[in-house]
Amino acid sequence: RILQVWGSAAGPNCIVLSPLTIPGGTRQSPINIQWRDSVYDPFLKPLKISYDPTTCLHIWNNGYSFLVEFDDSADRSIIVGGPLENQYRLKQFHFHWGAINEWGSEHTVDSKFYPAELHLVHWNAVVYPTFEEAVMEGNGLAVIGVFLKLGAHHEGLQTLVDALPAVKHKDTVIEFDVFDPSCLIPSCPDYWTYAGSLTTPPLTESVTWIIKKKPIEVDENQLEAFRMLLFTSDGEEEKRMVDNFRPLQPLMNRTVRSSFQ
Ligand SMILES: NS(=O)(=O)c1ccc(NC(=O)CN2C(=O)C=CC2=O)cc1
Ligand SMILES: [Zn+2]
Repeated sequence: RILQVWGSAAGPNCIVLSPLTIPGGTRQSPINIQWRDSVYDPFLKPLKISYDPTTCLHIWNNGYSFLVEFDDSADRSIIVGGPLENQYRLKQFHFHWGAINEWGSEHTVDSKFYPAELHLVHWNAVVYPTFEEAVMEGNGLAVIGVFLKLGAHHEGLQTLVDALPAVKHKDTVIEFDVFDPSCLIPSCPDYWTYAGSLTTPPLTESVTWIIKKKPIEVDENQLEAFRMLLFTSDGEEEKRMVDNFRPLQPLMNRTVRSSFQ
């Protein structure tokens, strides 16, 4: 519901300083990435991604988005390098999208929205004992953001799309036991990175964002499949799950670094 308010408030032409920015927040997400203001950092390493597809557990409609959750009880699906000082474990991935193709992403590039955005959520299990503790710490989380643009059919995404009707309603879950999310990440190594926050409650300022420069292409039917999900539980008046993105937040005293010139 909260996200619906955000989403409806955050039309394409209005930057809403959401009252839901945590008071005193200095590193809130999402933000607009102004390409020409980003600073090339030659010391940024390539991001190393190694996921074990058998760590995939299930797909869950949590009433905000649909999440694909992973077994993070060991270092089997991890990322390391890039701007990160430790390796981080994959916990879940999810998406944000619009009611129409004109908007839907959380981050924008030069004020351009994409129709959807993928977030792969990782936590610093080297330093923190649990995900819940990492969520509260400045270097606790690392989220890879990948933009989705309208284009060719995405084979890898389709296996996920085929399972969505089974999680149409809030609080429904379906077993999903083999999936390699690296098929959703562009091979181009270029990314932007900045210090930010979760974009849904608890909005904690614990995320190192790694936003891939290149989008992946998905087709109209695949975006429409996202839009047939519901915010509402079975038996409630149906509310389509669309516009589940947070309004842009002020950059404040932050620099966005790029891994490319
Ligand atoms: N949109 S985002 O910034 O990537 C964003 C990322 C993550 C969360 N929250 C969580 O992961 C909460 N959570 C737990 O604590 C355990 C499973 C789970 O989903 C909220 C927002
Ligand atoms: Zn997200």
